[in-house]
Amino acid sequence: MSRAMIPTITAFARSPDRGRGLARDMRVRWALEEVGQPYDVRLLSFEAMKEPAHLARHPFGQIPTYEEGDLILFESGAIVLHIAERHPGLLPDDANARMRVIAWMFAALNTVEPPIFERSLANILERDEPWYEQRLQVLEANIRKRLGDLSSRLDDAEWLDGAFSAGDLLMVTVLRRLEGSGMLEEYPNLSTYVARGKARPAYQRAFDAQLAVFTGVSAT
Ligand SMILES: N[C@@H](CCC(=O)N[C@@H](CSCc1ccc([N+](=O)[O-])cc1)C(=O)NCC(=O)O)C(=O)O
Repeated sequence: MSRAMIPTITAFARSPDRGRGLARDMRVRWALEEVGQPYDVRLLSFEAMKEPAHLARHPFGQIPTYEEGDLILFESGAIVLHIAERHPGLLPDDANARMRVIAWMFAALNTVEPPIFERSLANILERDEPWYEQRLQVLEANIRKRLGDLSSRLDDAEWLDGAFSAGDLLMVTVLRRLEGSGMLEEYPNLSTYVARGKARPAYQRAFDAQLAVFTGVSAT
C-alpha cells in the first residue's frame, strides 16, 4: 500500500490522560485496527494544536483529525463513521441494521457521553467548591439514569445490536471514562460489556499504540 493511501491522524504528543487511552484518538485508532487499516500519527503539542496549520484541519484546534488524500476530517464520531463506511467490519450490510448502528453512535456521543463528560469536568474544575458534593450527586444521578436505561436495553446481549459495531466501539470508549468511579460496577452487564470490548485484539493494539506515545517506547 503506498504511503499516499495511508491515513494520518493527529493525537496529543503528551496526553493529559497519561496513556490511559481516554483521549479521543483512541476510538479512531481502535476503528482503524478493527478494519485492519494501517495509519500514521502526527503528534501535536498543545501549542501546535492552536497554530494555523492545525486550525486549518480542525476549526476548534483539537485532536483527533483524520487526513486521507484530499479528505480532512475532524470529530472522532465522524471519523469512525467514515472508516466504518469505507471498510467492512464496523457496520452491517443490511440498510436498517446499518442505520440502527449509526443511531447507537449518536446515542453514545449525544446521550450517554455528555453527563459522563460533565462529571469529569466538574471533578477537574469544581472539586474545591463548597457545593461540589451536592453538585456531584446531581451529576451522578444523571449518569445513573443513562446507565440504567442502557443496562436494561443491553440486558444479556453481547453487543448493542447484533454483531460488534461502530456503535459498540464508541459506547465502550464513552463508558470507559467511568473506570475508577465505581459507577459502572453498579451495572454488572455494562461492566462485562466494556471488558468484552477491551478484550478485542484490535482494542489492545490501539491501546498499546497510544500508550507507547506516552511512555516513549516504540510500539514496533
Ligand atoms: N467532539 C470532539 C472532541 C475532541 C476533543 O475533545 N479533543 C480533546 C482531546 S480528547 C478529550 C480528552 C482530553 C483529556 C482526557 N484525559 O483523560 O486527560 C480525556 C479526553 C482536545 O483536543 N483537547 C485539547 C483542546 O481542546 O484544546 C471529538 O469527538 O473529536
